[in-house]
Amino acid sequence: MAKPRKVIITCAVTGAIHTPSMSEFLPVTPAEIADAAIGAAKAGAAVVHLHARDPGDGRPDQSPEAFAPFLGVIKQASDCVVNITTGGAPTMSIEERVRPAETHRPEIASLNMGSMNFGLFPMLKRFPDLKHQWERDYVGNKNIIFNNAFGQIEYILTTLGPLGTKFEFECYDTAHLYNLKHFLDEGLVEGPLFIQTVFGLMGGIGAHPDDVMHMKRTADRLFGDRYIWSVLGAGKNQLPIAAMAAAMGGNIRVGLEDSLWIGPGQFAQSNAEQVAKACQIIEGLGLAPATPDEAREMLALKG
Ligand SMILES: C[C@H](N)CC(=O)CC(=O)O
Ligand SMILES: [Zn+2]
Repeated sequence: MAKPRKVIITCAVTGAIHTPSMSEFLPVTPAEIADAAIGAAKAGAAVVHLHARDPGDGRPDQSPEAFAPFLGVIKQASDCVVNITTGGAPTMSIEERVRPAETHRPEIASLNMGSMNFGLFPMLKRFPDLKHQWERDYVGNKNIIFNNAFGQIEYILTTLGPLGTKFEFECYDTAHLYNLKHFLDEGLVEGPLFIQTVFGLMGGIGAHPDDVMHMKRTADRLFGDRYIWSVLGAGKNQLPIAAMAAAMGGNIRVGLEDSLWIGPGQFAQSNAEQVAKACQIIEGLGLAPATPDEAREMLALKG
């Protein structure tokens, strides 16, 4: 009997896009973030993608100290692969954004492959009564540009690369794939490239099946067999995009960073609930979730 293809599930447990008064299930404190990551790993996630927040009002916190409490607890309780954000919040400086990964030297760090308009304001329609002023200012800001210039990307590559950290290359549009190709040609990155194509985030490519096909075709042409493909769909697109990509040979990312939902108008009550749904989808296709060590092998991580 042929062995099922192994699918790497990444779970992004809290992020810096959603804010606490949008959903009571969004992890905020270090203990909540640790529990969410450990629960997601138990449910089948091989990789956990981590941001930190101020335990008081939940605003994004990119200080290395804010990550330390939950990193220790997660390492104690799980062998999952840890992926620390270098995106932080799009309003932060590049130096601030890189510091937690530089300090904690994770196996993986996210790396955003291009600058873009970053539209959170459409969420104001769904969440008109945000509690904190900072939430209203942040989500309502129509002038956010997520800065990832070539020099800034190079700064992150040359700061974290020598520490043995590998990257989750976040590509929100076709141009970002070409930017990654540039760094490959320059020898600043090496395969296997873990490419996370992002769909349906305002300012990036849409979430139509044509968009998924287009990004996959472009990545196949630019990188051939030198990359591992993964997808994330923002908001209501999360599970449909995951199902499409799993059927096309891809890996998937879920988690409350990218979507607060488990179904139409239904809040996910935990990250583990989204991971369990993702497992149902891939097992339904005759595939199986990769273990953390299988993911380490597929991604050639330092372990
Ligand atoms: C769409 C995702 N929020 C992309 C992300 O996870 C960015 C990062 O942390 O570097
Ligand atoms: Zn993130």
